[in-house]
Amino acid sequence: MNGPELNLSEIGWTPEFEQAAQEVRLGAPGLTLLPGRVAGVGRNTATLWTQGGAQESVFAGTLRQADVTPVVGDWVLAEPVPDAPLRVHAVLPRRTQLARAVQSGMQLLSANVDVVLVMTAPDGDIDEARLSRYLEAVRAGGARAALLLNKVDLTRKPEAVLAQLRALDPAVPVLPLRAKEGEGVAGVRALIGPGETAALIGSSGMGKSTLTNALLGREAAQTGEVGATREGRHTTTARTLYRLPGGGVLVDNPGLRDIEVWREDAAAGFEDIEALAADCRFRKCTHGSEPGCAVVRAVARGQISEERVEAYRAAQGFATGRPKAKRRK
Ligand SMILES: Nc1nc2c(ncn2[C@@H]2O[C@H](COP(=O)(O)OP(=O)(O)OP(=O)(O)O)[C@@H](O)[C@H]2O)c(=O)[nH]1
Ligand SMILES: [Zn+2]
Repeated sequence: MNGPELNLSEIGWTPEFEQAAQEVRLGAPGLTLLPGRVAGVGRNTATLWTQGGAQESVFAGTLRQADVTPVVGDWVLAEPVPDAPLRVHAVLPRRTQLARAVQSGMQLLSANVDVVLVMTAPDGDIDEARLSRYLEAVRAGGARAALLLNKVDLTRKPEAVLAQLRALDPAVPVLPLRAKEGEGVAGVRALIGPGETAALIGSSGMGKSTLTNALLGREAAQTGEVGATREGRHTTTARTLYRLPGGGVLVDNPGLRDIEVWREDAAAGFEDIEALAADCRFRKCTHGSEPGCAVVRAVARGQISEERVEAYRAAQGFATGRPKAKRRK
């Protein structure tokens, strides 16, 4: 299905991508290669947003051999084929990436996201360790982060919760929000610059679909009513890019909604804890219940916060002290 003509700069195309595209074209004389943004991926296929609208594509054999699989948000170069889907020949270098840990290593979830909106709500415990992991993952992938405190109507002391969130990382903006009433949505919109791409992550039931609808000004994402269990339900299944009114893009990828940290160097950002760990009695100390743990000692002395140690332990893949039941299935 072809949509209306698209202005590529409104969906994230930049002079840097244009330059990268020119270089690829120089190496492929005789081929007509058009830019497209990956809006959804299947097995060796993708839906692309191109100048001519949404178009289906298949991956060229050379791309499959090159071991680069396009992901949502990628910019690719594709060759028009008469009466057939476009043929994708190249993935342009990614500016940013969001990934999650899987058994075999890492799984790339989306590319070229500029700002990641990390959503939480006060109708339950604020899971600082989890939020820290999200912020770490965003930073590691090269995107900016912002923290959204949704459902501020559910707490009597929003200021205290906002301060708690600000303390996680002073460099990350923190915004109060009532997505259901549309309050604070303009502030969120202002975090997404012209032609920029935003992604929304957070545990189930925080209000991501509600905010998505508010940002898009229509019922684009299904909202699920949360039952008395407060657990929320998974209501979104399709991975999608949405165009924001006025320019810009929103990525709503179910796998992205609740990412686990994947980082090349799981110790990055925790140098202080690593330094302390040198004094642990056991070289392979996990800073849990081992005797002679210098990290636990530092927490007891108030030198570092327990939350940061939990975030570090989670990033290292150590079993964390938090009950597993708290995590969404
Ligand atoms: N009190 C209050 N409830 C809200 C607010 N925003 C959203 N909700 C409610 O929170 C519930 C969950 O909202 P969703 O938008 O479906 O949450 P989600 O994060 O998309 O959840 P998943 O699809 O499971 O990932 C719904 O019942 C919403 O009506 C708010 O500002 N205040
Ligand atoms: Zn230790």
